[in-house]
Amino acid sequence: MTLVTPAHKAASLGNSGESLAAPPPRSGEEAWPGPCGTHPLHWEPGLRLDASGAVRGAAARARWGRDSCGTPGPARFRGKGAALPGGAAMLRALRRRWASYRYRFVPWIALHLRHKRRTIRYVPEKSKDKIISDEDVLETLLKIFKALFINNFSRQMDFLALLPEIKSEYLKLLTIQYKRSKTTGYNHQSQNIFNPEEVLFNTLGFSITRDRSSLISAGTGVFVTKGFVPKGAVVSMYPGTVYQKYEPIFFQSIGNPFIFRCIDGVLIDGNDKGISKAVYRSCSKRDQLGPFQMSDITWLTPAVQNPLAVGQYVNNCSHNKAANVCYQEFDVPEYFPIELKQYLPNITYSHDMLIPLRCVVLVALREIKQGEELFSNYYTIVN
Ligand SMILES: C[S@@+](CC[C@H](N)C(=O)[O-])C[C@H]1O[C@@H](n2cnc3c(N)ncnc32)[C@H](O)[C@@H]1O
Repeated sequence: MTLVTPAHKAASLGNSGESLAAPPPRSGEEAWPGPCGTHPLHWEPGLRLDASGAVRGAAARARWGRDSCGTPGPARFRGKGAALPGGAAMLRALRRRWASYRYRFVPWIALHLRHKRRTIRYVPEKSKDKIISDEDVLETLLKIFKALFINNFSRQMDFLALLPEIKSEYLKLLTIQYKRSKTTGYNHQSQNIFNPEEVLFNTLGFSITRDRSSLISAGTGVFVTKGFVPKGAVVSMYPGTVYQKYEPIFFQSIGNPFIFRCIDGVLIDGNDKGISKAVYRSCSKRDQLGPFQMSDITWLTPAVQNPLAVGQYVNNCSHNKAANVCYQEFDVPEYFPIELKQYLPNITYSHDMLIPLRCVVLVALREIKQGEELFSNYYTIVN
C-alpha cells in the first residue's frame, strides 16, 4: 500500500477519539487544544505521507515538524512543571513531549490509523481520487464565472473592446438573463447588480459564506446560507498561490495552517494574510496582461468577487461532524476563456507557461442543506 495520508495527521487522529479536555485557544489563535491537554494542535489540509511515513517534500517536512502539536504549551503549564522536584519534572516534561511528538512518530500513526477510520478518507487508488469528472468541474466553473461576468457587465467593457468576437456571445447571455429577470424586476441597464452571493444562488441554487464554526474553538468555518447543495456539486474552491514541489515555500509555511498538499506534491498556500498574501498579490500583478487579470485577488479582501473562493476556511470533520465535502484537484485547460480567468482564485508561484494552473475544488459528498457547515477531511489515504 502506498500510504499517502493527505492532510491533518495529528488533527484527524486527535479529533477522532482522544480526550480533548483542554483550555480553549486564546482568541485569534489558529489552534485547537490537543489531546495532551496543554499543547495547541495545529494542522493544515492536504498533507500526505508516503508508505515510509515520510512527509514528501522538504517544505512539507518543515511544516510537519513545526505545526502538528509540536509547539510548547502555555507558559503556565511550563511553570508548574518547573516547580516540581527534578525527576518528576523531567518525567512530566518527557510525557508532554511524547504526547505532542507521537503524531509525528510513524508507528504510532500507523497503529492508530487502524482504529480511527471515521475521520480518514480512503481512496482505493490515485486515479479514483476524483469523485466527479473534470468536465463537470469545468462546466460548473464556466457557468458561475459567466454569470458573474454578465452580472457586472459595465465593468467588462475594457475586455470586450479588445475581444469583439466574444462580445456578441455575452450580449446574447445578457439578453436571456434580462428576459428571465424582467419578471423579478431586475433591470440590467441600471446599476442594480446582484452581489456575488446572490449570483451564486441564482446560478447554482445555493450560496455559501464564512461564519463562526459550529465546533468549539475551530475559528471560522464555511456554511451554506441559502438553498441547498446537491450531491456531487462543486461547492467551493481552495484559493491560493500554487507551488510546484521544488519551489521554495519555507518562509510562507511558518505557522501557516492554510497550506494544502495535492496528491502529486503541489502545494497551495491559501493564507490571506502576511507574506502569503503579499506573494499572491505580487504573482497576480506579474501575470496581468493589460486589462486581463489572470486571477482573482479579491479573496484576499472582505469583498470577494468569486463567492466560491472560501474553501480554505472549511474545517476538518470530527467524530460528531462527518465530512460532507471532499477536495478534488482540477487543472485549468489551455482553452479556458481568457475573460473568465479574472475569477480563478489561484496563481502559479513561478511564471511557467508550460504548467497548467492547478485549482482545488470542494465537491459535495451528499446533499447539504441550508444552515449546515461544510466539513472536509484533512486526512486521506491513497492505496
Ligand atoms: C485550514 S484552517 C481552517 C480555517 C480556520 N477554522 C480559521 O478560522 O482560520 C485549519 C485550522 O482550523 C482549525 N480547525 C480545523 N478543523 C478543526 C476542528 N475539527 N476542530 C478544531 N479546530 C479545527 C485548526 O486551528 C486548524 O489549524
